[in-house]
Amino acid sequence: NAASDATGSGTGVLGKKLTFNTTLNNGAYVLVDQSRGGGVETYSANNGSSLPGDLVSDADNSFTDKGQAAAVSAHYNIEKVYDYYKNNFNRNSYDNKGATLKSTVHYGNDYNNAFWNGQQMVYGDGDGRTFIPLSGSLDVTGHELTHAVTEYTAGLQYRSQPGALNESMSDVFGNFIEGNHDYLVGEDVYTPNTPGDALRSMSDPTKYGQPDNMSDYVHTGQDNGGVHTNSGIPNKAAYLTIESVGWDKAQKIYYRALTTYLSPRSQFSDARAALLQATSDLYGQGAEYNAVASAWDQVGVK
Ligand SMILES: O=C(NO)[C@]12CC[C@H](CC1)C2
Ligand SMILES: [Ca+2]
Ligand SMILES: [Zn+2]
Repeated sequence: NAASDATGSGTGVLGKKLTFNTTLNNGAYVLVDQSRGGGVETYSANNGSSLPGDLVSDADNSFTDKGQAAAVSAHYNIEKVYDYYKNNFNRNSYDNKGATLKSTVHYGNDYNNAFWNGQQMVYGDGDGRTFIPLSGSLDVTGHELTHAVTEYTAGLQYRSQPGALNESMSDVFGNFIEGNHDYLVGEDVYTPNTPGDALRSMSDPTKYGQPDNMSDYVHTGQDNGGVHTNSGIPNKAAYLTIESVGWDKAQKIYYRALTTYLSPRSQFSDARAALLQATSDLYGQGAEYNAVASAWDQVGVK
């Protein structure tokens, strides 16, 4: 990887001063970090919807304009997400072959969402009430990039139980990447006028309207068969597992299950089996194994 020319700095969505790698290109500094895999590149759609839009640039490598904050956060956070997968699992980007990590911010108008479109990450600005610019959250950026990791590994289909597992894996790794053990999703960018709330809770999914037991699985045609609702069930199992076996072992168990045992049509019961197999591979069939079995028993999945 070519070393990036420069170290830029700027102000992120949450007002923090951040530093990150940039590249001097034709007399301006662009948000291109050439030091990580095939590069981290951050673009702006300028509130339109054509992708990827324009590389975000600055004349003096100091990205302090308000309009640059979403890009600063996306660039900085994706560097961290790249480092998480490389440092913990020696995974070189989502394809493990150094794919370039492209993000576009300022997508659409008042867009209260973010997504992986199969080629890149895309972040809305939010409407300022439900969300502020979504790239400001490390667990959200980790969530989005994990959709790409899942696509290149388990390939969990984005509907019904496989889709809820897909969503859960993104919440689980978003949580691991953020590392603050809050088990909350999106709290940093959700409802700026309501402190302490979140989009989802993994420790208590019911707090935000998700089921935490198979007995309450929601059968619906909405949202690809309720993938953002029924993810509460595997999320609760993950919370129970992490609390029992500890953060580090849980990360290894989840990564091995995602990349080795899960497949496109895996159901919740297959996820239980995959996690048990991964645990057995790594730690045998003792306390950790029993903890995983108990977690899935508690959410009603055999
Ligand atoms: O769950 C999600 N996508 O599948 C969300 C929705 C709002 C946050 C950004 C993207 C999480
Ligand atoms: Ca969080
Ligand atoms: Zn998602």
